Amino acid sequence: DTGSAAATPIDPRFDIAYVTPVTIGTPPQTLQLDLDTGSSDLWVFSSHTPASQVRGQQIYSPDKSTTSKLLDGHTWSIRYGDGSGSRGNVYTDNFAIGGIMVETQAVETAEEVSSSFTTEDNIDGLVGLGFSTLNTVSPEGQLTFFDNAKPKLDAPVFTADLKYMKEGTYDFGFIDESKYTGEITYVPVDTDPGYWTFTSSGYGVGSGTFSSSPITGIADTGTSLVYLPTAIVTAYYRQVEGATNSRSYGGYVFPCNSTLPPFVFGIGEAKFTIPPSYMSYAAVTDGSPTCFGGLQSSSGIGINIWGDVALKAAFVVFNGEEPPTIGWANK
Ligand SMILES: O=C(NNC1=NCCC1)c1ccc(Br)cc1
Repeated sequence: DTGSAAATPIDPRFDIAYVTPVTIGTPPQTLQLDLDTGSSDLWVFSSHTPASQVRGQQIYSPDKSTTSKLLDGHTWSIRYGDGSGSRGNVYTDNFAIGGIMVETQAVETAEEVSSSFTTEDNIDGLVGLGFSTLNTVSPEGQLTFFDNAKPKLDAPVFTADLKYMKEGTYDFGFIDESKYTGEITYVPVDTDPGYWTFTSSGYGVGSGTFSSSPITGIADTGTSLVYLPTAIVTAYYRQVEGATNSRSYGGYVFPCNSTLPPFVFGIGEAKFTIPPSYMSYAAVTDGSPTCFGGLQSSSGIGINIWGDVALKAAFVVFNGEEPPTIGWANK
């Protein structure tokens, strides 16, 4: 099998996250989910989610599906890197993305979601595409959609073609050569503890010299920004007039009319350029002259994160062969 599905930015003003239509159950219930390579739980707003915590999201009702089965005695609870979280119980049901159907996918129904999920009314849940070792279901961990679908796929891969303020695509089971230019550069992945962890070969700011130094981090479609070591981040914002690391805004901000340099990162011998437009992420509040940077420091996280701001500058192959690798191509 092969399949494709849209990755649509949830906000027309800035790419805070991307959602993809999925179908669950019989008859099919369609929800818009955030495909997240930085986690490995598939959870949805559901008929079990308190009405006070649901604000316009589509919900999955297992009782309305003739193919749903309660996974008796199983629960889940997850906390994301941005402090958001959710918890609940577990069903298995038919689940499809882009025509790729998995008959007994573990679908985690939310009994509680944190406030940031309630307020994000365009996200009906998440599809974890990290490694199944990260799955939080207890007492038996469950497999991700990708692990369940892999044996059916023509090739054990999925690709991300995320775009700046535009609809992109996730493809499953094949590599669409029309989506990239030049060659795909593959690098090793460390699957411990369960993220798509790889090592970039270095960075450059604007037209400045390229610094060849290993930067190990995770490819995370569920995180909006890029989080790198402080030394790299200060080198970047030194080139931005009026930039400052704001305690009140929680990161580097600058005047929205500042001229930003591009940010270059290396994958093996290949170079990828994040254009200035991606590096100016958003006004700190609607209409403010102060903008929040797409590149922030990872010093508070303990791991570097190549989030959407970097991923949308490339065509990325998540290769699930043994051993897994990750491929990057320009587009
Ligand atoms: O939570 C993480 N990625 N996904 C999502 N963020 C927000 C909702 C979904 C995440 C994963 C690893 C590290 Br290190 C930091 C953050």
